[in-house]
Amino acid sequence: MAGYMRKHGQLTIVIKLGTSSIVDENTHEPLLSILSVIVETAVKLRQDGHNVVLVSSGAIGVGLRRMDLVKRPKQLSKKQALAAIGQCRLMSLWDQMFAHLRQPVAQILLTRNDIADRTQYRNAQNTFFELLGMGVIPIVNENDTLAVTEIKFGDNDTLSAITAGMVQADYLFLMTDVDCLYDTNPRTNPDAKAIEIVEDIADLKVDVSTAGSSVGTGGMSTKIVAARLATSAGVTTVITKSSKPGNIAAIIRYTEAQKVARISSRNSVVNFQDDSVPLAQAAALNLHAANHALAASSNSTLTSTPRDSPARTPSPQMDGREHAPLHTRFLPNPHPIRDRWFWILHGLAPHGKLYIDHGAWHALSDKAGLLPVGIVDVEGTFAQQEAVELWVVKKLSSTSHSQPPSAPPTPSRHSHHNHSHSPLTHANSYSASLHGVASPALFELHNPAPFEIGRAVVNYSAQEIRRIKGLHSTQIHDVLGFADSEYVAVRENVAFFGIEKSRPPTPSFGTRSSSEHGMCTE
Ligand SMILES: N[C@@H](CCC(=O)OP(=O)(O)O)C(=O)O
Repeated sequence: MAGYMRKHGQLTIVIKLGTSSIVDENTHEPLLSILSVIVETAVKLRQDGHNVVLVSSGAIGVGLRRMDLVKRPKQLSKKQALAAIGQCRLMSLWDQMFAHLRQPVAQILLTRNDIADRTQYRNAQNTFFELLGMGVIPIVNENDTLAVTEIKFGDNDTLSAITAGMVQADYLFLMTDVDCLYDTNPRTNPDAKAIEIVEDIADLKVDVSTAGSSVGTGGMSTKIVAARLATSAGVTTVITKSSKPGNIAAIIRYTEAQKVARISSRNSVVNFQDDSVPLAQAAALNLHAANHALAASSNSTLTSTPRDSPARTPSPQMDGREHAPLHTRFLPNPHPIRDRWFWILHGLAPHGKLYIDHGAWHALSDKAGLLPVGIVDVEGTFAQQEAVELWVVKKLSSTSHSQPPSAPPTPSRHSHHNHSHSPLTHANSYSASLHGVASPALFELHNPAPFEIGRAVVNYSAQEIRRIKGLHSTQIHDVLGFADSEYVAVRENVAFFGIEKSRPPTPSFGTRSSSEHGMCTE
C-alpha cells in the first residue's frame, strides 16, 4: 500500500467517541474537558510512534446546539441538515484543539455505499494509510447527507469496527458512558458483574440492555456487534468509560506489558503505569500470537469481577500486581479474516440468501468454488456481482424421503450472527426440496435450522440461480443460454464468519458423490 509502512513496534489505535462523549446530553454543549484529554492522549500516542484514528460522532448534537434546538428531529432530511451544520463545527473544534499541539488532522466521511465497490474500498484504505504515514490523525464520521437507511452503517460503533478492519488496527476503543460490559444492567442490579476479558465473543451471553444514552444511536448491543466484527479482523477491542479517556494509554500499556510478561514466561505483571515500560518494545512482539497465548493461558472464556470489588479500584497495589483501569477487553480472533474477505463480510450489504448443502460447504472448505449443484434454494432479488448470505441446510436422511414433514417446525437453533433471520418455514422448506433440485433428495430445512456460514459475491442473478440450482455446471449454458462461469461464486468471493464456520463437521450429512463437487471426501 503506497505511503504506509508499519514501523517496528508501531501500533494502530482506533478510538470511537459516541455523541454522549462529545456533547452534553441536555445542553448539547461540547464536553471540552473530555475532548481535551482525548486530544492529549491521541497526541501522546502519536509522539510514542503509534498511529491514531478517531471515529467521532456528534455532528447532529453539535448541529442542535448551533441551531438552538432542544430535541433531535425525527425527520431524516432534518437530521441530515443538522449533521451538515454540525459536522463542520465539529471538525473545526477538533482541528483547533489538535492545532494547539501542532497535530494535523483530516476528515473522512464514509457511507456503506462508498466502500461496497472494491476499488473505492481500496481508495479509502489507501487514503487512510497515506494519512497515517504522514503522521496525520484521520477523524471519521458517517456521511449523513448521503446515508439513508439502506446505505447506513447503522451506527458509528459499526463504522468504527469497519474502519479498524480497514486500517488493520491493533486496538479499537469503544468509549462509552459505562466503564465496561456487565453481565446484567449495573444501573438496576447492584450485583451486576463486570466482564473483563472476553476470549471468544461467540460464547458471550449478556443482557445487552445494560447501557445507552438519549443522544446517540448506539447502546451496548451495537458495541458487541462492533466487537464481533473487529475481533474477527484481529483487532483487540476495548469498551471503557469515555469520561476517563486517560485510561486508553493505561489499558494499552497494561495489555502490551501483559503480553510481554506472558511471552517471556515471567509470573509478575509489569507495572503498566510506569512510563519506563517501553510500549514500542512491548508491541514489537507478534500481537496475535501473544493474544493467543494469553487466551490459552486462562481457564475460563469470560473473566468477570463483582461490580464494586476492591480489585476494581483504579490502580490498586494488590498481591504485588497492578491492575488496569476497569474495562472490557475482547481478545482478537487468532485467525483474523483476510482483508478481502472482511470486505465481503462487512463492506457489502447482502441482497439475498443462498441455501447450500453440506457437500457444497465441504467443497468450499476444500478451497473449491460454489457450484450450482450444491445450491438448494434461493431467497431475495439480487444481481450478478452482488453479495448474498450463505446458509447451510441439511439433507433429510434416506428413511425420511418417502414422507413429507408433517408437523410445523420448531426453530431449534439460530445463527448467532443474525438473530433476525428466521429459518425457512415448513411450507417453503418442503417445496424447496421438491422444485428445482435435480437430485430427488429432500432437504431438512428446519431441524436443525439452517445456519449462516458466510457471504458470497455471485456470478449469476437470483433469477438465474433459481433456474440452475441443483444442476451440473455443464448444464448452465443449456438452461440460461450463456455460462459466464462454472461457479455460482468463485472461492475468492466466498468469505466465512470465522474458522469454525469455514469447516463443516465430519462426517458430512451430504449424500452427493465427492466428484460432483470436485473434492475428495464426503
Ligand atoms: N453520524 C452521526 C452519529 C450517529 C450516532 O448517533 O452515533 P453514536 O452517538 O455513536 O451512537 C452524528 O455525527 O451525529
